[in-house]
Amino acid sequence: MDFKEKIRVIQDFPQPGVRFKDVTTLLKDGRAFHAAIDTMAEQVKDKEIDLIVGPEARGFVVGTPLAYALGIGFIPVRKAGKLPAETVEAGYTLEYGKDRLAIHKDAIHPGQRVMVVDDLLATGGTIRTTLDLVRQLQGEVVGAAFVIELTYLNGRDQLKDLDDIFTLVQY
Ligand SMILES: O=P(O)(O)OC[C@H]1O[C@H](OP(=O)(O)OP(=O)(O)O)[C@H](O)[C@@H]1O
Ligand SMILES: Nc1ncnc2[nH]cnc12
Repeated sequence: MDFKEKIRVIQDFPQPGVRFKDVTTLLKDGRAFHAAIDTMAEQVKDKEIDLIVGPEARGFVVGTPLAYALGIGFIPVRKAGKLPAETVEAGYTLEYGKDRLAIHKDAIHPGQRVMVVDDLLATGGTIRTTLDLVRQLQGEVVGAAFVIELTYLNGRDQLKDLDDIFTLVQY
């Protein structure tokens, strides 16, 4: 399956100079969506993962079906102020802005094996923060998986301490 062909690119969104990779055009194609999740599940299935952790919002769209396919749990990382129980938080910057992320304090038990998942790796700020939140809860991060990687933004530099990084489509 040529996943890249399914992803629409919008010039100058959300601000001038950004070439936005629109994953919604892949998601609306049932065969492509299914194949993308199945391919990711195949790549990570031997990593003995206990939990998938994904950041709001597009990380949910990829992380939850992947967790379902693997038969394991999904933990949401949300923008600060959205989760109802006690949280830990961390701040980050991204290609076009700044934000604060949070995770429920009781979401992960110490030593649980976690794969962090998002639709897209750009500067790496979002996934680095997600990973740091998991480690604050003493989860063991066994890798990271994405549908899309923007190699020109060098997000992998933020993930040098991870052995395994899986991406389906590179720009
Ligand atoms: O590697 P980075 O530079 O951190 O960028 C990648 C992040 O940016 C996008 O999310 P965004 O913050 O736009 O939020 P959304 O998922 O709610 O649209 C994307 O879904 C990743 O989470
Ligand atoms: N260029 C881009 N396209 C889509 N999502 C993004 N998140 C950060 N940079 C992005």
